[in-house]
Amino acid sequence: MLSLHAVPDAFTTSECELIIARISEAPTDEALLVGRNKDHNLRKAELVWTDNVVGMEWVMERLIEIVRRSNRDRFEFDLCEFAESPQVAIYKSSNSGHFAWHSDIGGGHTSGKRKLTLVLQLSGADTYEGGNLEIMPGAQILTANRAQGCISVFPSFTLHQVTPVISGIRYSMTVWAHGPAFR
Ligand SMILES: O=C(O)CCC(=O)C(=O)O
Ligand SMILES: [Fe+2]
Repeated sequence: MLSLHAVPDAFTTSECELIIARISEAPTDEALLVGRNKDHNLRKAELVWTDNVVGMEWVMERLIEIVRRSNRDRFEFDLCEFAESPQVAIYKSSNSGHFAWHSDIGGGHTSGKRKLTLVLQLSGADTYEGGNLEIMPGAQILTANRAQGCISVFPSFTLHQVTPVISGIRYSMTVWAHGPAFR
């Protein structure tokens, strides 16, 4: 079934820690998030677009290879580009960081072409509580593997949410693969 594809150990724990360290030096963009989405009931997180962070090219190369393999083995979608920068989200327990149920396919020119969503768990599973990525491909809710370095891949139209972080901080990286409309 086309639902949730897991790629364990896509990145090593030290690679994840390196990415977190780099991202932590970059300015976050909560203001823009607020501008784009004023509804804090929907999402509360800080964002860093990795295209704005130097030394992230190797991360993108790895992600592209994982999308290619996941799509070949599991989805066989018609994909043609990565039209948006990967983004790192920082969900903090201090403000109940979360992202309510949503689909990633938006109304915009680019977000409307999202076909596959990849989420990389950057934080160690034991470093935060709550903050589960849940996916609802049908009547049942699946919880994504929390292991550090694990990637979850699912069709961008699938409903998913991140439950509130109740202790610690959760870092995740999201990237979308784009293509022509489903038909
Ligand atoms: O942080 C996550 O696990 C998911 C993020 C997400 O759903 C998104 O960026 O659209
Ligand atoms: Fe999403």
